Order: sequence, then structure tokens, then C-alpha cells
Amino acid sequence: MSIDKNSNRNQASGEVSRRGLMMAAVAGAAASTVASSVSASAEEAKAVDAKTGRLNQSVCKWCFPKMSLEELAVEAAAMGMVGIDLLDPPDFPTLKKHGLVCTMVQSHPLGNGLCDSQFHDMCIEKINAAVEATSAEGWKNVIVFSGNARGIDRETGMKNCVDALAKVIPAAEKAGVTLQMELLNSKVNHPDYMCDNSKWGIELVKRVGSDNFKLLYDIYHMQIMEGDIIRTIQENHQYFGHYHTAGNPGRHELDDSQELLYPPIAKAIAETGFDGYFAHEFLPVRDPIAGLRDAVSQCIV
Ligand SMILES: O=C(O)C(=O)CO
Repeated sequence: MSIDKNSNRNQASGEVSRRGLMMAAVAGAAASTVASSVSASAEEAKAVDAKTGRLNQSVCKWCFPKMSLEELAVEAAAMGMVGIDLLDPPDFPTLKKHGLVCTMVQSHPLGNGLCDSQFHDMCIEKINAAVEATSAEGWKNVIVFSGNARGIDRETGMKNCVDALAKVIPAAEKAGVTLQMELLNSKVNHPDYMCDNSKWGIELVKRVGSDNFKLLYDIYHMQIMEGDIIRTIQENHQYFGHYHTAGNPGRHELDDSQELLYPPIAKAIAETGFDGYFAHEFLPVRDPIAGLRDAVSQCIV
């Protein structure tokens, strides 16, 4: 069946109705057992295909703890997603079985990171191992973190990050892998995390000066810290190599209980010419697959 990407749009405004999408997705699930009464719109909501849009969509496994990786991979592939985020090498065979890639490979812990030199040896070892495993598959991204400040001032923390990255970037460049430092909020979820604003992160990317080091711009985390999401992306997209989504507040579904309007955000990202990965990272509170289908659908732009 062909998918009319505009079928969930408000005719007057051209904007996607998130409530409409959610209702359609739920209706779609129920309708599968009542074939004769299946409505066209419910069928369309079920048949989400991310590949019909410009963004390469992905999803984070840790947000779906009740599903196995195998189960999530089946659903992700059926929705046209390209891969799954934040996994380790033992997970790779399951992804490959379903034609998926690991869109972001894990390395060192989030709180014990590069801004604090006491963790450099551990981080460097883990980053190098992750780069090797990622490049062996022909994949692209490894996540890194600033870690928590623990009293280290921001300038010293930045210099420490630059020092550590100088030791791993040459191998990443050679392997064709990009190290991506995640921007996280320090207000609600990760108190004391140093890379908690785009200005600091962008300055770090400039100082590192390699195409193989970028920022993972997490839309939920940056909404908490600074807002102004679309303008920030439009003005700084060259420093951003990966995106994460979630509703704010709550970090749940991209629905109308939260304040971010994802279709225009996704469109703004697509219009920067972004060809990396755009990964959903929300904690579902309702049917997880209906929520994921709705999120994917909203971001088909
Ligand atoms: O742990 C978090 O809050 C993250 O966003 C990791 O990607």
C-alpha cells in the first residue's frame, strides 16, 4: 500500500495532528483483528515507513526494557528504521540479522568521562575498542561523554577533553568513525554533567578541529537547558552529527502532553541536509510500539 505522508496533517495549518496520529495508531492495532471494518486511515497509520522520509530514523534500545533486542529489531525494521542506538558488539549479530546497523555504539560511562583526567586511561581504552568494533562493521558512530565536573572548572574540563580526544581522534579518522559527545541536561537528569550546553560543546568541537568529532544534539536535554531548538540547529548543524528525541517534560512519547512539536523540528533538521542518524530516545508510558510508530510517523518529513 502506498503511504500518503500528508494523511495525518491538519488541512488548514499543514501541521501533523499528534493526537490524530496517536489515535490512528491505536485504532490501527485494534483494527487488525476486524479485517472487514479496517478503515483506510488506520491502515495507513500502521504502515509507517521511515524510508519514505529524508531522515534516517533509529531508536534507543534502553528505552524499551521489556522488549528483547530481537523484538525491537523486528519492529524497527518493519517501520523502515535504519538501526538501533547505544548498543555493544555482542548485540551486533541481532541487528545484522534484520538488516539494521548500530547507529551509535557505546564506549565509556556517562559520568566518568573526558573532562576529568583521572578517567582518561579507562575512557581511551574503551573508545579505541569501540572504534575498532564499529569500523569492522563499516558503521559510523561511537558515543563519548564529558562526564561529571567533580569541581573541575569548565576551561580545565575543556582542555582535559581536548587532551583525551587528541589521543583517540587519529584512530577514529583512520577508521572513518565519528566520535560524538552527547549534550545532556544537568538540571533534571544528569546533575554536574559538564557538556550541558551547546555553546561549550561547539567550542570543544572547534578546538578539536576534526571532522571525526561532533556533538550528539539531544533535543529533549537541550530543550531543558536552553530551548530555541530550531534556531540552534539551523545555526550550528555543522557541529551536530546525531540527534536524539523525547517529549519534554517527562521524556515520554512525542505526544500532545508535552511541549516540543517534532514535525517542524524534524523538517528543520532534514533541511540542513543532514545525512546522519536521528534516534528516538523516549520512555514510553503507553503501548511502546504504538508510541514508536507515532514518533516515526511524525518525523517522516
Ligand atoms: O542517559 C541519557 O539521559 C541519555 O540521553 C543517553 O543518550
